[in-house]
Amino acid sequence: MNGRIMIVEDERIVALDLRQTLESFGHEVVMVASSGERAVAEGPVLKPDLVLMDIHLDGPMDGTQAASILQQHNIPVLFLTAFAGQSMLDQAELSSPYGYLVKPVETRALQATVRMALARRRAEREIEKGEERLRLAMDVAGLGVWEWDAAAASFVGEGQFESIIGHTPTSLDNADSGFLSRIDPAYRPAIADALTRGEAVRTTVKLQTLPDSGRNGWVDFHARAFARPNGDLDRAIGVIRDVTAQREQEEHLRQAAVVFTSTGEGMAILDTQWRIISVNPAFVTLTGFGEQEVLGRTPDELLYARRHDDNLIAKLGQSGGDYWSGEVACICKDGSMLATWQHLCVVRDTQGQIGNYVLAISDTGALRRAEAQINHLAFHDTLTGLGNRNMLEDTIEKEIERADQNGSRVAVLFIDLDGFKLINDTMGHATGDQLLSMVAQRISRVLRRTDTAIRLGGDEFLVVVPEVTRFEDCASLAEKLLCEIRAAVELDHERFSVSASIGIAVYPDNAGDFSSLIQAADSAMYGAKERGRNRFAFYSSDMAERALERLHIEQGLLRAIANDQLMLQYQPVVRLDDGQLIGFEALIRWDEPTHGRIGPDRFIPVAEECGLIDYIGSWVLHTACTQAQAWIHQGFVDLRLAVNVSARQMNAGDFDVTVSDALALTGFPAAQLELEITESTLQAVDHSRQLLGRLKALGVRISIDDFGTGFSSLSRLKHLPIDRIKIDRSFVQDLPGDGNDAAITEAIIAMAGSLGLGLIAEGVETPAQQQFLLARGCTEAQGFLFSRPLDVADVDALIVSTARGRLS
Ligand SMILES: Nc1nc2c(ncn2[C@@H]2O[C@@H]3COP(=O)(O)O[C@H]4[C@@H](O)[C@H](n5cnc6c(=O)[nH]c(N)nc65)O[C@@H]4COP(=O)(O)O[C@H]3[C@H]2O)c(=O)[nH]1
Repeated sequence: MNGRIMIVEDERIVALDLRQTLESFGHEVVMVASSGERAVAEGPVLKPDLVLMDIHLDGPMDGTQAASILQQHNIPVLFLTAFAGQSMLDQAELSSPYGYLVKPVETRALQATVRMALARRRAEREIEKGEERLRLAMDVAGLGVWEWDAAAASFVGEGQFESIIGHTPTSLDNADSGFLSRIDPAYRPAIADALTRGEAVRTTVKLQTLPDSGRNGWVDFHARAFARPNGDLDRAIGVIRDVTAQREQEEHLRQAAVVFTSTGEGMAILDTQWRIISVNPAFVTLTGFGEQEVLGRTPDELLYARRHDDNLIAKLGQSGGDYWSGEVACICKDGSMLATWQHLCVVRDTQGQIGNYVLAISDTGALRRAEAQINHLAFHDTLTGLGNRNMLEDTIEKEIERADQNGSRVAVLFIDLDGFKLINDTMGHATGDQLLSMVAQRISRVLRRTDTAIRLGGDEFLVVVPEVTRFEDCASLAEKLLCEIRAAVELDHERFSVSASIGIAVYPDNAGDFSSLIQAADSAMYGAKERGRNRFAFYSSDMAERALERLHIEQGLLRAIANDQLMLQYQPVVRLDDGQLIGFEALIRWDEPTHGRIGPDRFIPVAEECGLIDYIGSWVLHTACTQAQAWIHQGFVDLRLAVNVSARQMNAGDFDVTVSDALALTGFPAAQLELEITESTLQAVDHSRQLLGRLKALGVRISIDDFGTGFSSLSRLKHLPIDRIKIDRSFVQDLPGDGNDAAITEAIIAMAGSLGLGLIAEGVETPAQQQFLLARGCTEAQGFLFSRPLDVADVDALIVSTARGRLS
């Protein structure tokens, strides 16, 4: 076989001769180079099959050096030399030459040697090509090949080995740089055992995470170890392939499979013809269809109410994409309806062709029910189940609209329970709630289907009555409601009777819109309360005026405080038998610049409602104590001072602190201060017993004002630290003529005696009243008979003139 040959020879004659000889053998001489430098420059470009290289060349690079470089390019070299010593031979050997010819070369020897060299070159080429094929195949397959030579203690990794493992190990073992150390410890023993036994290993292993790069992953691991005859390990060889991506995909598939089987959402996988090819257990549970019953059928045939717009294909088509979701009513196997939310999506293959459809169905029945419940809660009162404020507005707006259209009327009945707070405070909130529920039931019992009952909050209820034609109908409904509510009820083993006050307002007669209609009914309800409770009242314009007046008073009170318009009068308290002055009751007044003097009955309830009473109450205490202390200094040493206290003041929590501050700041003796607390206050204040205890601890006295008008039980009074009771003016005023009042007054006096309480009568206007009380054992009184409430200057004069003498 002929070859392409390069000649490297610095003697031109020899080079020419060689060329001619080689060409005569049919070889192609691709180049004649006269120096080593030229040879190494052109050799890699021309890629000759063989280089005939003279060892002794002109120039810095001799033939052995040039041969070493050419060898790195896989270009075989045949040395030609006239003479070479041992050291030159040693040097020449390093470049693994194909042969060595001594000049002058004999033609036949040259031909034979060149032929042999070319044959060897061809054989080597085949091997190189094979190796390259293998390398390419390994690259394509992502394989890494490794070999451990035990005798040479060398580890070789080829192909993708290093990129898979991250480095090339120096040994096979578990040592830090050993190959097995890169494998997760859980997998190592099995591999080591199999290799030791000489068995083939075919497994997938997890790699250890590399600390510096964080690289880990999974590899297919195929290997086998070979032993020497004496049983020692000779070498091990193996192949690895990175399967991390497949492994992760498998992991995802496994997870997806778990989701598919365990999710509460029903799922069906459909083929391109929309036929079901697989369903999950939730699908079976939700629809009642078994898997075998549904396979091969379409969801449209099975599940839907066969309405055109339930058709899945149509829905997906309308979505204009690969995804649709929406609400669909399904029919289960047993014929029951199932409210569902469905997701339908297209699964495409890598070419973008539709492979499957996935249909996911979730039961929205619970959601629907929750939604209905939320709606119910939004429009209903949770305690009573009646409508709430939202429903009120909604209903009235609708009814007003209807009334406008057909010229009818809408009535609103505003119901407020009388004395509910008292029951709530004394019996506890749970009992109060029970009472409210019961009242709600009773209200509902009386109403027509078209009426609406609302609880506004607290003890306030409202009834909306549409299509009212006669006012009398509203009156009789109110009467029925009053009667129904008033019926005795047993709660916590006690019988109660709670009355109500009802205000009635009518659209469009009394108001032109929703809020003024409610306001009008509210004012009417106040009117009913003012007239003595347990009754109803129609709205009238003077009620609105009174409501307006309340508002004016509230605003005016703020000014009164700022401009010092509040002042105190003092009504003398006397001994009944001889008219001896004992002390005074402080009574507040408001000197309003334009309307004149305003009495406490008009503004104290407003001050209580709007919270100003706390400020006003403590102002009264300070002012009265300061004034009374001045009278003590004037000589009225044992004067008694009575100050009124309202329920709200006592509810503030730190009322005893307010009192002790007033005493400390004014120096007024605690034992001479008497706090007048009304009977109903005592019952409305949650912690009255503890508070009274703390007040008593300060040394002050407590008297019960308006006694006989409230609901006090004697046993309760007995356990409270009370010093005195005050017979209410309403019992005194008709004495001695009214037998009833006389009996009550006698009973109160007897009771005070038996409980060891002090006693005082108020509102004594006539000597007959004085005599009656005196005869029954009441020793103290106040009233116009002795003196009206006086200004400070008048009291000053009185103290001087009477020198603590008689007033009557
Ligand atoms: N017809 C008649 N009336 C008599 C007679 N003697 C006294 N009065 C009036 O009866 C009321 C007695 O006070 P009250 O029962 O504590 O009733 C008081 C008290 O509950 C409350 N009040 C007065 N001052 C204060 C105060 O500083 N704080 C608080 N919280 N309430 C006060 O206002 C209520 C009304 O006070 P006033 O209008 O001053 O009315 C006073 C007094 O002027 C009489 O012989 N005949």
